[in-house]
Amino acid sequence: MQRNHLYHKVWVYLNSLTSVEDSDFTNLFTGKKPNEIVLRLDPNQIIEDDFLGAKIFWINEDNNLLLKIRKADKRRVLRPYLQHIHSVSDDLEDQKRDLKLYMNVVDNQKGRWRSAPFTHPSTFETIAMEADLKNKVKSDLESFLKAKQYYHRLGRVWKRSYLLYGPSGTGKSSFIAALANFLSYDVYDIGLSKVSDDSDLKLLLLQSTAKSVIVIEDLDRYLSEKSTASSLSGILNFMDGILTSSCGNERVMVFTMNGKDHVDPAILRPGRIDVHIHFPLCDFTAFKTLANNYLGLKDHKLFPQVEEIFQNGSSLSPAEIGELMIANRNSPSRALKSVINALQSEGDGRSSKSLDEGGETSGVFGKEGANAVKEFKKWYGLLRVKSSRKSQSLDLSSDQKEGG
Ligand SMILES: Nc1ncnc2c1ncn2[C@@H]1O[C@H](COP(=O)(O)OP(=O)(O)OP(=O)(O)O)[C@@H](O)[C@H]1O
Ligand SMILES: [Mg+2]
Repeated sequence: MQRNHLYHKVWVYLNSLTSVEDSDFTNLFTGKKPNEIVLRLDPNQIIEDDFLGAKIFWINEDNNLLLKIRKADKRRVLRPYLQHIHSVSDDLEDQKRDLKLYMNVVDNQKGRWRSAPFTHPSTFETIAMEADLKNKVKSDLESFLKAKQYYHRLGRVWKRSYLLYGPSGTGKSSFIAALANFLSYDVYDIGLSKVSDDSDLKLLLLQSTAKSVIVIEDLDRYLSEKSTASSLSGILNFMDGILTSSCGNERVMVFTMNGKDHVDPAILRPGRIDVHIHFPLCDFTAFKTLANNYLGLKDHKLFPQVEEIFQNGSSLSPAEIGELMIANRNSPSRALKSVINALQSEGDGRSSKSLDEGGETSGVFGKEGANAVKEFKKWYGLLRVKSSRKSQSLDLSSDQKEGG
């Protein structure tokens, strides 16, 4: 009287095969996602599959699934084939499940985390980001997902960590949501102010599940505060993930900062942070993505004018430009004019590009323009600029060499 789990897995697996579409007849259903239509195996449909060079047939006889393999192949492929179905259907189920957003709470009667459904609509398509960089990020994530065996052999914790840095409103948080949606991972958002001490931080990691994105926002701000509950070494241990009980647990860690120049280099050491991604203020390319997303505009007669203004530097974030577009969404021309006005008035005296005091650190500020200059001046008096050691980790920011 029990449900046959293998049957369910085979069913999920078969319905995912492209050969389902080869049937002359099929059943169509709406899926869970909006506008999703799914094909379902038709009764008496024969499905062909290929595995390790063997031809395999499945016949759906009134919902009994009949498997046919040639005798000569059976010994060799049957077990690995079933194993293959097992893991493919597990992956498919993972992708389907509803994502959750976890936040840590002070009251820890029922564990350290509280969850809510994670429904943030952000995707890599909606993020305004240089196309090349976006593709690099995607393929980096894909290769991470495939690297399970590799990490196992090395005895390393299977994780990948990203540092997102850039001024406010440049899409860092939206990027995290896009990342989670891309991977179909849950999000654990760690509020460091609610962490009582280093061991509490360990506990948070232990109580998180695999296939999750673990997020610490504004790490630089937190580290610069003197009176904080968790120490630098606590955070470093956390980043290394040495406490994850099982190495098979894939995790992605994301840290955000406004700027990384005043952060202890130990934090940024390769292996702790694998990928650095710079989020610049809005440029013309990002503007076009936003115009397309928010206003449905692929082109407009005012675009050349906007482009020209951007060439003189911009000091508006994508968030600020996005807001102007949303406010004027009923009239694209008005929206563009308000963007032009804002860029022109913000540009006055703010787009200073020279930054002599910056020395070796100035490269980072190149594109960030005035905000960053302000930011830099704020910090300059307070902190000694540490000589930034050459970082060997992957730096995906496209503009490291500019500026100065
Ligand atoms: N690069 C971008 N592409 C698309 N939308 C963006 C981008 N940057 C900002 N936005 C829009 O602006 C809003 C604010 O962005 P977001 O919260 O991601 O910025 P942030 O970098 O996390 O800022 P903060 O440092 O203040 O937390 C979002 O609603 C998002 O839609
Ligand atoms: Mg944010």
